[in-house]
Amino acid sequence: MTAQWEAKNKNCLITGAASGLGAAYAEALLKEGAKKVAVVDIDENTGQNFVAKLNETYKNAAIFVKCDVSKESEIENCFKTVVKEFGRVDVLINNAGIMSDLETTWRLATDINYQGLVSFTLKAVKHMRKDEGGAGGVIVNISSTAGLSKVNTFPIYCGSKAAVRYFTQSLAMPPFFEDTGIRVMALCPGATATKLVENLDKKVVDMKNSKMMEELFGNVHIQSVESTVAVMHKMLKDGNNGSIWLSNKDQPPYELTSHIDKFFTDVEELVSP
Ligand SMILES: NC(=O)C1=CN([C@@H]2O[C@H](COP(=O)(O)OP(=O)(O)OC[C@H]3O[C@@H](n4cnc5c(N)ncnc54)[C@H](O)[C@@H]3O)[C@@H](O)[C@H]2O)C=CC1
Ligand SMILES: CCCCC/C=C\C=C\C(=O)C/C=C\C/C=C\CCCC(=O)O
Repeated sequence: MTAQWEAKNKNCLITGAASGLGAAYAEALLKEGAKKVAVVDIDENTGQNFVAKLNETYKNAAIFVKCDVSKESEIENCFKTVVKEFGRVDVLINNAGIMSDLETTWRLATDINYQGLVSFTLKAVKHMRKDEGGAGGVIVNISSTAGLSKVNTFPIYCGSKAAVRYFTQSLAMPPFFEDTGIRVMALCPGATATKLVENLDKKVVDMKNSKMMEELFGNVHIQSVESTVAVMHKMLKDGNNGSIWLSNKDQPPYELTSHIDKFFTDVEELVSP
């Protein structure tokens, strides 16, 4: 673990940060003393307005970079632009994500939720790694409780979020931190009050029985954005490389790593070569 990590003087890049949880992480990091934040998003209008609002309080600390994280060339340009503007990136939060399990959109959703995140992670590792002249850093990949559960209403979203968690834990295996000085971790929020949980009937696989929809979504506890920001704060500060964190039902930060490691231990004998 990195002793006494603090946001002070850090340069941060957050994808999907024009609104929702990403915007809340951006504001919280600046409040905690981050030097610079790059708000990376496909939505230019919302992103530019948000950055202008941030810069009223945090003078010239925020920049907006337009990027569709499903497009490799845009990711490449975006990462180069941020490194040029900031000189160094210390924190990457791979937050951009959508729920869209429709026949016509599931490939795009998977590109955004998983492939884009992998691409940004690889670029950040190359840039940050201490064994190749970098300064180390922190990468937080946004998974979901959907990446820990089976939900037949949105199996593609679940699959992409489970992939995020597996990718993160596999990448983090020793000697990753010893070599690179980078902590890579995953955050699994439960349902949280943003645009993502609105109009769910238009985002999930065809539900023939609308009653099922009511049963599934009717009693879900939708937590506040602030609860998830608190978990992000805790893991940035204290989280070990490879750790997985839960933010659910407005409960305090909870580390899931030992539960997931138990699963790996249980099946290890069966799958080892
Ligand atoms: N809200 C929730 O209940 C939960 C959300 N999450 C995850 O948290 C992350 C953030 O979600 P929310 O803030 O809730 O969603 P949101 O829909 O409120 O915000 C998503 C942001 O990502 C941007 N975005 C969408 N497609 C993009 C693309 N191709 N390239 C770049 N930016 C793009 C949007 O413009 C928007 O600013 C996502 O990865 C989501 O899967 C995880 C668990 C629960
Ligand atoms: C179970 C329906 C939840 C509906 C909320 C809508 C969107 C959620 C987006 C997320 O990223 C994750 C939040 C929760 C859903 C995931 C799993 C819940 C399964 C719970 C269980 O198995 O008991």
